[in-house]
Amino acid sequence: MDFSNPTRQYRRVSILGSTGSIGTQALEVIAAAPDRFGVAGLSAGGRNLELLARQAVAVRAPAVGVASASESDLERAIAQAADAAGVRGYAPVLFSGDDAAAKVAAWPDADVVLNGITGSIGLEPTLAALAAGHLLALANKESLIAGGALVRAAAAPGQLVPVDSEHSAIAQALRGGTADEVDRLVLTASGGPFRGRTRAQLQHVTPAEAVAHPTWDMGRVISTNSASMVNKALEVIEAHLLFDIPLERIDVVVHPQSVIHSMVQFIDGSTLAQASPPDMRLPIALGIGWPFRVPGSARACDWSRSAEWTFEPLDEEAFPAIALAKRAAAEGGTRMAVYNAANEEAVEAFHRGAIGFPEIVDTVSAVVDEQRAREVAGGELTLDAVLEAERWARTSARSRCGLVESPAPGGAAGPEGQKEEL
Ligand SMILES: NC(=O)C1=CN([C@@H]2O[C@H](COP(=O)(O)OP(=O)(O)OC[C@H]3O[C@@H](n4cnc5c(N)ncnc54)[C@H](OP(=O)(O)O)[C@@H]3O)[C@@H](O)[C@H]2O)C=CC1
Ligand SMILES: CC(=O)[C@@H](O)[C@H](O)COP(=O)(O)O
Ligand SMILES: [Mn+2]
Repeated sequence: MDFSNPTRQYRRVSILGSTGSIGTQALEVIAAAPDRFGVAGLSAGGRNLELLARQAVAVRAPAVGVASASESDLERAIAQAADAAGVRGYAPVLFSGDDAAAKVAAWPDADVVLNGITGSIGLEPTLAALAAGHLLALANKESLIAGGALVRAAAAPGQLVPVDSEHSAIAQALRGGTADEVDRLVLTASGGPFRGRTRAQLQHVTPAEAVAHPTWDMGRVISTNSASMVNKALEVIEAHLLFDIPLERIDVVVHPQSVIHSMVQFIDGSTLAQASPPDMRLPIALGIGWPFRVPGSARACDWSRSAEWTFEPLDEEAFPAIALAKRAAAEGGTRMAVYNAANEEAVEAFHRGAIGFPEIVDTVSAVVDEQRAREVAGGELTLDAVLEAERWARTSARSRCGLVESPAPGGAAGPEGQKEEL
């Protein structure tokens, strides 16, 4: 595909993380627009092999990958699903193991790769999709955060398209002015389930409360990150990396309705905002179809009904994650890879009952401080440096949280039950 001059051609899409919230919605988008999209490949972690198999059979995906199941288990699951659906003669190319997602990402018969994996385990698939010359519709923000300059350097101009709702909103609003006319980016945050609480009130919240997001239905890790504001912290850095706007010109405002998905403020005082009811099918469709809109991909705002959109400042004392990330990102190198990896482990520890909710960000802060004290953030950012820094950060975070055995390669995104507590 010519990224600087794309055409509205039919696109074959490989979906990484097809069994998750983003992945299943992407399959809905594709099914609803058969004139625009087809499926080239599917990949998932393996926690729900039957669902992956049913998806593959339903769309006759030419390539299917799974991380934590064997090729023969995947083959068997697909045969059973095909049998149940009365489908004959479907025999996709199969991949299994740690590099299965990267292999599906590099599958040549695709135009677009949608990375909907959770966690920085998505970094190598992100790099594989870029190296293969596919358009990359990126929901997996952690790969950009951890990979930073590495991912940016691997992407040709126009090759990396945001799917995250805030960044999709900004990409749309940026069409309203030239780069030198942009003054500030303003990211909206719903405030999550704990909006308005003090740090003391956060001490005894439960995992079930943390994932009960007020406006979005998402996976466990991103829902927890929304509650701690780590999601918004990652998104500020994501915006900086995607749009090349200095961190000090990126703001966050709490907007509990999640209808304004973010804004661009221009130098003449004009602000362009993108508004739509909270529904990821819109940014997913626009991401894989970029820059062309997909008619009817989501419901529009209903202007015949009364509605209220409110905005309030963030309580940075109760939610220090954003200030912490801005400082870490400004220091560069592997600092944000460490921030993210420590968070993935701390989120897992919180869900296992090993730490309280405020200790998630406390752990991230302590691990980042420890790395800073060891003065190892700078230097050239290579994939090996990122992976090594992540390994170190995961071990440090796990030990601080009282979880001691070596971290799974997927960190918090690894299969349930893979890690044991002391
Ligand atoms: N959900 C949303 O609305 C939004 C999500 N995002 C981002 O999108 C990403 C996905 O989020 P979400 O869909 O909510 O998460 P989910 O937890 O719902 O889904 C994660 C997916 O990743 C798969 N997966 C895990 N490990 C691997 C692996 N090693 N190789 C391949 N696939 C793997 C899982 O497979 P399985 O479970 O079958 O093992 C699952 O399909 C995250 O980065 C998130 O921050 C961004 C904006 C909005
Ligand atoms: C849908 C999406 O893009 C999420 O990242 C969402 O923004 C999370 O909501 P918060 O604003 O609560 O983090
Ligand atoms: Mn978002």
